[in-house]
Amino acid sequence: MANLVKHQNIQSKLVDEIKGVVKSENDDIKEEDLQKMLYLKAVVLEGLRRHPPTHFVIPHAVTEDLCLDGYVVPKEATVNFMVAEIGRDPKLWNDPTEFKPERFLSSGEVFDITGSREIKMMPFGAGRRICPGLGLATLHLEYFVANLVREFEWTARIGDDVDLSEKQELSITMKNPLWAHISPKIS
Ligand code: HEM
Repeated sequence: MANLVKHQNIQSKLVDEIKGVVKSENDDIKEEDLQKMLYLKAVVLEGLRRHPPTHFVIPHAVTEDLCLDGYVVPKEATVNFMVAEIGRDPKLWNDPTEFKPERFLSSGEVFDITGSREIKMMPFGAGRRICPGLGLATLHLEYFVANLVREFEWTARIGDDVDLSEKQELSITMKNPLWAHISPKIS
């Protein structure tokens, strides 16, 4: 939501997409409507890429010594993955620090967040210990974001530059919590 406050053009584009799919203002957004909202999916993916809620996965270990790309990983050593750094790797992403949902639309197919084809980001982990809540979490993220921008206009407090700095708590949170003007849309 902070990025949608910061980037009003992205918020407007999202609202236009929602209006295009759910024509009547009296109709609720349904699960099948979300599947038609590709820009919404791109916004949620970009949020997870740029600001993954955890910067590491649950610690893993290997059951026997192995050599990976010239590095020895000893049996039972703790292995982890730098989730946030992978999603911001300039070798994998153009302008990695920018919030650009369009990057997920160019390939013409829905981005594979499970990492089964290639791993360019892994906010839910990857492989057989991948987050089992992935489907539930993305559905709710899409549902919440769609309804929040459909019902309200989100703008920054006057003179306030939205600060996206992060802080490590149980999960990653905003160092300076978002303050926004939220105006109901009256039709
Ligand atoms: C945006 C929301 C969420 C994110 C970013 C997230 C992320 C993660 C990550 C990174 C892991 C570690 C994967 C690994 O160790 O390789 C994980 C594990 C797990 N998550 Fe999630 N998660 C989210 C929501 C949920 C929800 C909604 C549920 C349950 C309804 C859930 C249940 C679990 C469980 C049970 C595990 C442990 C899986 C295992 O160790 O086998 N998560 N999650």
